[in-house]
Amino acid sequence: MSALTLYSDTDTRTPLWHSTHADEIAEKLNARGVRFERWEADRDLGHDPAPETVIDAYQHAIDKLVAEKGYQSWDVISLRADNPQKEALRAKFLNEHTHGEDEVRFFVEGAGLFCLHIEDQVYQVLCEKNDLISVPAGTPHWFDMGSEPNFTAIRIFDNPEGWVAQFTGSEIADGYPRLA
Ligand SMILES: CSCCC(=O)/C(O)=C/O
Ligand SMILES: [Fe+2]
Ligand code: NI
Repeated sequence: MSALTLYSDTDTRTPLWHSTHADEIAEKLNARGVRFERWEADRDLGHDPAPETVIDAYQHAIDKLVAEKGYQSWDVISLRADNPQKEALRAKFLNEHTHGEDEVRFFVEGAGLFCLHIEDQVYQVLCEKNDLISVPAGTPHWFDMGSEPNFTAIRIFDNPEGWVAQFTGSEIADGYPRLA
């Protein structure tokens, strides 16, 4: 179940707020300029669908977002527990970083934990199937795919180069809960 848990950025142990209700999650995130939506699929894609199948199924929703926001490219990322690079990839995304563009991700299946460091709070968003999140450009954040990654997500970019990150050098992520 999708969830949002808020923490202070100086207390890694005491949740300040928690909800598993999509409308409450969206409201809390929207107040910070973070987009959160649920997109319903119009067909069953099965397990581990091919990238073309995923894009085909969501092209209408992608086109709408692209028309609204002017995004330029998209791809599909899929990570499974048998990926030989899973530890390196997990470690990379677990370092707090920013992007010069919005980070737009739609979870087709599986789950991932986005952690947004906004002013003096940390917003931990457990994204699951059908969740769209858009983290505004410049927002410090990290992402945990867990020790046994299992997700397929559409990534939508507003630069043609795709994924570019600036690491903040902060170790803040080390103290907060991770994906179970
Ligand atoms: C869910 S896509 C992989 C994570 C990613 O691209 C990123 O920038 C996390 O912060
Ligand atoms: Fe990121
Ligand atoms: Ni309830």
